Amino acid sequence: MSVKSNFRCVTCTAPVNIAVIKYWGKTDEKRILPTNPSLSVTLGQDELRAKTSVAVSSSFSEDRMWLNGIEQSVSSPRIQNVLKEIRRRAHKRKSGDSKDDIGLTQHVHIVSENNFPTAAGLASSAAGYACLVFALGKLFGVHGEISDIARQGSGSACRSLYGGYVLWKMGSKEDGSDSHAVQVQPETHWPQMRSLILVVSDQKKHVGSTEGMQTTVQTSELMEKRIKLVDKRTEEITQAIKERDFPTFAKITMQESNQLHAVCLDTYPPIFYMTDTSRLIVRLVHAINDISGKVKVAYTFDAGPNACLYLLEEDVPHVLALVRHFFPPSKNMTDSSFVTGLKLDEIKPSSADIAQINIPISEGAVKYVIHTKVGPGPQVLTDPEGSLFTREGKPKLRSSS
Ligand SMILES: Nc1ncnc2c1ncn2[C@@H]1O[C@H](COP(=O)(O)OP(=O)(O)OP(=O)(O)O)[C@@H](O)[C@H]1O
Ligand SMILES: C[C@@](O)(CCOP(=O)(O)OP(=O)(O)O)CC(=O)O
Repeated sequence: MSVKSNFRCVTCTAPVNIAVIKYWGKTDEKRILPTNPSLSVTLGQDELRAKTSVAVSSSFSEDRMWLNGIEQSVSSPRIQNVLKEIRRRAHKRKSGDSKDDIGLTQHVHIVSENNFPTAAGLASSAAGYACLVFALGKLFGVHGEISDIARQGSGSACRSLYGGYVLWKMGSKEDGSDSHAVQVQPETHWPQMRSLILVVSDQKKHVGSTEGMQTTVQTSELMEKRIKLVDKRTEEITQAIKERDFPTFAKITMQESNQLHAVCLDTYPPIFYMTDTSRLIVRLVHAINDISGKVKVAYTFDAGPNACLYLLEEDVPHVLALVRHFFPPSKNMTDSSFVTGLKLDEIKPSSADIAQINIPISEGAVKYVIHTKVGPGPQVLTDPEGSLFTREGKPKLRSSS
């Protein structure tokens, strides 16, 4: 890459978020405007993150993108909307010759990779679009509110622009300019909060979220009732988070998940994201809460069979031991590869607990467990070694993840 080519590059990472108040339904498919507000928890990036390098150079002859080592088309309307909107805002800020300085007259190359399975119900699109928008914002000097741009890539992505506990406000303007995310509490607010993701399947889901929620809005009568309830639930859970009231947080989280899957079942034809294993996890969580005499763990399921459990740090050994007992790993798996993100000496449940829980043991039904904390929003990587471009400006094409 010659000096004359003006190669400029920025590398960022962005987190996954898992909603406790679910987004499921749009009022505007093109602008991606939701039928209701939603609220999520941003997870730690050590375990789950997208990493994206974006570059401009006068030697690039077209916009291009590589995801997990494989070139993707940039012609999808969602990528195009994101690129168009970032460039539009950057143009507004700059005038005349300075457009060249920030590469606005040049093409962009995007290289991204996820450190977890893509398109497998683990919110890769949320982390991916948040990362792309954040990195492009840094590259083109677009500051201020950009979560509304990420929203146009994938709705839930707007919430990954912030750490901690994040609300996606519905907004009321037709152009969607006030439909964006805000942080309701930072990641430091509730240091004991933990998440266990029970990966039941990392295969692509049969009905994508975009299509699934569209059919729900068109056909589910229950959906109308749900939409009326969401505001109240959002207020209540926001207050529970503020007060660090785990039982209330947990109950609303579980009721929300159940309602999402109820409207999916009420969709015509019905959509089934949860599997027999998902339902056994629900039974296990309620059983653990019953024998504990308090609500100490909550489940939530998105558009797939994987469970996200929320719980407090002190309860992780107890809950994990029971998960490990009722969903033992396949024979060829060690405990340390079964649970990532946590060092465990021993995970053994008490026989008294086991005797009180009446659910079948399902070996291999949970493939692995990711332990993670609540984490911060996107980060800029300053170490050039972290870039996904070589010094010559070519994408580093590592093995896909
Ligand atoms: N790092 C990334 N950068 C840009 N786009 C990404 C990235 N990761 C995923 N995507 C986009 O998101 C799509 C996957 O979205 P999809 O909704 O099918 O799965 P998911 O987000 O992993 O699951 P879910 O939405 O159910 O949690 C990919 O095909 C790709 O278009
Ligand atoms: C079940 C969910 O995870 C749905 C996420 O839907 P997407 O954000 O993936 O949908 P599009 O806006 O069409 O890209 C619930 C949630 O994250 O709030």
